[in-house]
Amino acid sequence: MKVAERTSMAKEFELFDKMSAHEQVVFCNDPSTGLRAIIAIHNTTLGPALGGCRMQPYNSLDDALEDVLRLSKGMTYKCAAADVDFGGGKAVIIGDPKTDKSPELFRAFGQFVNSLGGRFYTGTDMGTAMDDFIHASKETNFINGLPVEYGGGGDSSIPTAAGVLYGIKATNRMLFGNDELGGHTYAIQGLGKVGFKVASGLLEAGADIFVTDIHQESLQAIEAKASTTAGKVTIISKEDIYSQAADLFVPCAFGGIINDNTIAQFKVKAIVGAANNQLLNDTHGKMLHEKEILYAPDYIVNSGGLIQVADELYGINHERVLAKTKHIYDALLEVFNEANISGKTTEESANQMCEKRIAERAKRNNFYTAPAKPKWSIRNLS
Ligand SMILES: NC(=O)C1=CN([C@@H]2O[C@H](COP(=O)(O)OP(=O)(O)OC[C@H]3O[C@@H](n4cnc5c(N)ncnc54)[C@H](O)[C@@H]3O)[C@@H](O)[C@H]2O)C=CC1
Ligand SMILES: O=C(O)CCC(=O)C(=O)O
Repeated sequence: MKVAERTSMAKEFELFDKMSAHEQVVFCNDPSTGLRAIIAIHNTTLGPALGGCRMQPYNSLDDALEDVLRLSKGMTYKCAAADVDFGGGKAVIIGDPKTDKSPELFRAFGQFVNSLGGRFYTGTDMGTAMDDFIHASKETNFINGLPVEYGGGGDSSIPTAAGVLYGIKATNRMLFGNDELGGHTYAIQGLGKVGFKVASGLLEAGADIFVTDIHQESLQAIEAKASTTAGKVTIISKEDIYSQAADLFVPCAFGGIINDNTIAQFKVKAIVGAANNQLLNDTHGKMLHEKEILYAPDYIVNSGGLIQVADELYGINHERVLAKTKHIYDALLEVFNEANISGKTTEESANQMCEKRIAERAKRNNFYTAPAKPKWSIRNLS
């Protein structure tokens, strides 16, 4: 009997079963700074793993591990969908971003990233900011999403929001036969770095939006923005956003928001948003399909940020980033059409497209050539 078969029967080894789809999971512990982090590398067939680092006061190690495993797997699919030569990875730091950050903690994190020797590149995500990674970048070159003055591409939420708006256009084409953003209604959850920019874009196009956020200042800011546009904004409580009658639900806060409870409440025709891992699990994709709610797979819609941070490693070019981000529109229409023809859910169709791309690329890795530099020199390989 093989080791994997023998140990998978024993409860003591169930941690390995949880991580069995992943190439490598690194637990980072630095008592001097209080750093407790997990780095997960899901798959490097397409290239070195790439994915942001989240900081959150997780309730348990299990919660943190589950989050980083799910998020890093999502990055493998996101990289394949965006056709960038990187694999899937992600990191989580266990801690409260308001009280537990320090320059030394991020330096310690940078040392762990460095120890992976280029198998993993990282930068900002929920709970972390570009400034945190300036500290990390003193210990490692494998950091992306740095401010422009530090040689980075700057705020990646700008292309992410642009990509979400392209995703909304593609969805409107499927629903209404045109790409117009205005003239429709949207229920938007979360007005953070991405959500605020998406909401502003919709207001500028003259749309009618319903918004919720737990921060009063963000709500005031979007009302001020609306007063300068042809659009209209209505504030909704965080509980009522799911049952708000609108054409589209636009989740831009956190994952797992498509679940048994919310599906029973939705009155929208489609869901298109920035949040990672929106479906709590695969059955929720099927439930949306049965309810005839069109779901735009999150990792296609929100890939604008990835496109920018990946591009940054070749020497940032914002025009190229925008051109690649526009492809989100075509990629989504391709997935919607494929799902229509095959009868699969949109998530299944998107996953299949990505898995095919990864399998095809794996064949290229079997073709031996002498080591060569990539066409564009990756910063820390030069
Ligand atoms: N920033 C980026 O470029 C990318 C972000 N994403 C995902 O998009 C989502 C949003 O990202 P960011 O805007 O960067 O994060 P953020 O932290 O700036 O914004 C999140 C917003 O959600 C609000 N929020 C939290 N709980 C809420 C609740 N219960 N009800 C309503 N609002 C609530 C927060 O107050 C905040 O304004 C996250 O899931 C992130 O993983 C995905 C790809 C790239
Ligand atoms: O957006 C980024 O900064 C990195 C990419 C990423 O982690 C993501 O798309 O979730």
